[in-house]
Amino acid sequence: MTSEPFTLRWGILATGGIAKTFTKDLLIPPATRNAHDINHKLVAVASSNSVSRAQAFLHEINAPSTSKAYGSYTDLVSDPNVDIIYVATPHSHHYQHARLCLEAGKHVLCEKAFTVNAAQAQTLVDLAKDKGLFLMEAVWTRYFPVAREIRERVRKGEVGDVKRVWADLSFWNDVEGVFGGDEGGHRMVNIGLAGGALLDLGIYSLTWVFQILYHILPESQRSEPIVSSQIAKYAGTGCDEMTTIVLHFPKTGAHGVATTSIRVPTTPTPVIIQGTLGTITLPHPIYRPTSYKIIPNSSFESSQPPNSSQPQTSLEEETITHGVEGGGHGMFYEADECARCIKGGKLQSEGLPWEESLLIMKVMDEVRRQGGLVYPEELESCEYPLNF
Ligand SMILES: NC(=O)C1=CN([C@@H]2O[C@H](COP(=O)(O)OP(=O)(O)OC[C@H]3O[C@@H](n4cnc5c(N)ncnc54)[C@H](OP(=O)(O)O)[C@@H]3O)[C@@H](O)[C@H]2O)C=CC1
Ligand SMILES: O=C1OC[C@@H](O)[C@H](O)[C@H]1O
Repeated sequence: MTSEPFTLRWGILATGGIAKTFTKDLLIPPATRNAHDINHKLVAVASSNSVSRAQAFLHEINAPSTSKAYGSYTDLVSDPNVDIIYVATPHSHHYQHARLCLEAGKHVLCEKAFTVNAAQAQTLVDLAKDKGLFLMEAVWTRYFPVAREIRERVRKGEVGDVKRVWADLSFWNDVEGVFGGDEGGHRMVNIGLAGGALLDLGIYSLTWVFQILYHILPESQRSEPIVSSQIAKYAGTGCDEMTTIVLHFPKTGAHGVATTSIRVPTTPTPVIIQGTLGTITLPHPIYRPTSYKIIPNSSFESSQPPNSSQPQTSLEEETITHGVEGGGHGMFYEADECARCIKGGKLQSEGLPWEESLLIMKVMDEVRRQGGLVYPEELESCEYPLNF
């Protein structure tokens, strides 16, 4: 006997670029990606101050006629037909907006970076726990079939012990032209919106390092990394335009190198996972992974003399591709995860547990401390509510 799929009823908080991409994906029937246990319903979208912007949003994505448009976030969180809210405002506002939703008794999927700092993230987690609500940082990358498969293969030891992970996400931009120059209008370099490469892009580099050097390890092997980092600031606004982080994981001795920039392009091989038996590489874009390559280490030059003994492996070089199913962007994978967790009564996702989001936020706090990057006081505050 097959049971009816569980339907999760969504509210969308914000009408910007990623809100549109995510909501379009939400409207793609889950069966097109072979998901038959869950369904998504778009109940409503809210703009912060303009009902017509919310209406235009619904029109543009061809939403069902039953979807409502609200001209305030407070109206959205008061809708009794909404189960979960996707928070898609700039980083600066995640804490205030996610908290608004949790206080109103809604489950939350909150865009990355989770919050501006770890203290804010901890406050949200404590609140979700107290209220018995689901809360997840929307690091969609982790829910792609390619990411799941790499984690599984590394966990099984196919590439041996992983000693080092390199990960880069950068964009080559005419920063002044694209992002608004000294005025720093675009959220990417706007200090008032907690802009900068680290929170926007570096989170993905850290995601790859953490998935492999932390997430998949048994708990006894996991350790908080020691952080060494450098930040180069964008002269126009003081946000970071390039950040380089070296992480040392004391229990395993493994190293992660996470880099990000908005001045130079992503490195040609942006993720390299180096095990004692094999190497895994991913192409750009690492936030939306659809293929990877696995290479036995015997393919690389060794410093050992010929005929000396090398670790034995049956690995063969292969390139694996898992395109995004159903014609979407791939944001539906994280939405499906939310539905499955809520259906199963879970408050957090195993793909990105609270504890790991908090640790990554803590690492980013330390990187900002080392580089002297401080956001305006109201953005760093845990006070609620604050209007800015
Ligand atoms: N997962 C991914 O691939 C991506 C994730 N992101 C993340 O999503 C978030 C939003 O990014 P993106 O959609 O590109 O940003 P946009 O600037 O396109 O949209 C942000 C939206 O937030 C709302 N908003 C509320 N308060 C403010 C404010 N004070 N200033 C500006 N906007 C405000 C606005 O909608 P309104 O007021 O109408 O509600 C606005 O349209 C960021 O945290 C970013 O890191 C971004 C791109 C890709
Ligand atoms: O999350 C993101 O991923 C894709 C990038 O283009 C975008 O700037 C960033 O916010």
